[in-house]
Amino acid sequence: MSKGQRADVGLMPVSNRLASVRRLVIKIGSALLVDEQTGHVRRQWLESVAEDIARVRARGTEVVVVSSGSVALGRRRLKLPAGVLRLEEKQAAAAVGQVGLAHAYQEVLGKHDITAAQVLLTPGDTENRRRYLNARNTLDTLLKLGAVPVINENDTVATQELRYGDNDRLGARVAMCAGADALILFSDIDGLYTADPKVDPSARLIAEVPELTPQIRAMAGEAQPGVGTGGMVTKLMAAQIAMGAGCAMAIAPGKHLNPLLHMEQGGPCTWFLAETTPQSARKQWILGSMSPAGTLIVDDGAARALRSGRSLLPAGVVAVEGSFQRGDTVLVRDRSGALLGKGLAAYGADAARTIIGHQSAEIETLLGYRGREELIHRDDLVID
Ligand SMILES: Nc1ncnc2c1ncn2[C@@H]1O[C@H](COP(=O)(O)OP(=O)(O)O)[C@@H](O)[C@H]1O
Ligand SMILES: N[C@@H](CCC(=O)OP(=O)(O)O)C(=O)O
Repeated sequence: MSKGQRADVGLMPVSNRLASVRRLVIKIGSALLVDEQTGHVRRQWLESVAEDIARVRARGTEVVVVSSGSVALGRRRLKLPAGVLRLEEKQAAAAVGQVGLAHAYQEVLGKHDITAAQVLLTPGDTENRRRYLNARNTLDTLLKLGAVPVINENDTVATQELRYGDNDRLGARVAMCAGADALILFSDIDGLYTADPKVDPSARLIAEVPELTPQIRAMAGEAQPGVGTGGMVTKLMAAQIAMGAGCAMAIAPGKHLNPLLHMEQGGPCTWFLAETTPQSARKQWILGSMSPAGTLIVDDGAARALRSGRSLLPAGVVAVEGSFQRGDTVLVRDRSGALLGKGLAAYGADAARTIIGHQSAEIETLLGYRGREELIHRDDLVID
């Protein structure tokens, strides 16, 4: 498959699905990572996950890890009591535990010469458009540089009202932000059953969910009390986000060693199929997004470049209309006023007015900081 093309993972037979994934997000919950008895990282297990990551990366799949565990690790170190913690105790535990968590990933990935990169997010980083662009560019850059981002919620500053709350949804937001084509939620359970198997022993595993129907939603119960926080309800919420973003999602058992290998060898799991590809989901999002706050008028050369799929550089822009901020939606028109497309501006209107007509190399001198080379990156642009 050529670069830039993505497999439509959601539509493939199960056996091929993982082999053709280009960008994979795996979510690891606290219950898998931290031994409930000792409160330590399950080291041998984590080493086997690192082995899995190294294997899929060797065949060209980029990997992002979304890992919980900071609170579970930190509470033991701080000798906090068992049971529900107060918010500030949780935040303190997360601050302590996150150090150990990052260290554990650095060690196990380092054995395969893989660099781990810690990324801590709050909902604003994926929900607010300006910050969303930042998070996306950072993830993209880390992956291009060959690192494995290890992501968690920034629990230390997250408040009760302003948090993802569970890493299932964080995983889905990260998958969307990174344009991933597959997300795997490793769990204590094999996948989605027709009912909670802990309550109903006759429940059956569902292999594939093409659509989140009311019947599917009705199958999810509440989480059992213990180390984790999610339950099946949040996994279905994650599925909704991922599927709409063009990302196939799997719930798969994670307790045993090499959980990814196990899946590839045909182990049980539930796949939620993607409704579209990540690219067209993103384009739909841009097309359907908020009313444009401004317009960029481009010269003929830039119009041709845009039609052939390139980014819009400042050099090709002749005028900036309206008032907009970085990350806002703007229209792109040619000199005659004909509409060429719509995209997300990488600069606010004032900065854009300063740099138009100039080479990208001059941006730093003109603005006093080194911003992006493009005024609209091709991934953020929909051409009619
Ligand atoms: N329909 C269902 N199918 C599977 N598991 C279900 C279902 N309804 C509720 N559950 C419960 O959800 C749990 C998985 O959620 P959770 O414990 O939060 O997972 P994890 O911590 O692994 O992310 C299962 O152990 C199960 O008890
Ligand atoms: N971000 C928190 C955990 C949040 C969470 O969803 O945990 P889990 O249900 O184990 O995936 C932490 O690292 O402790």
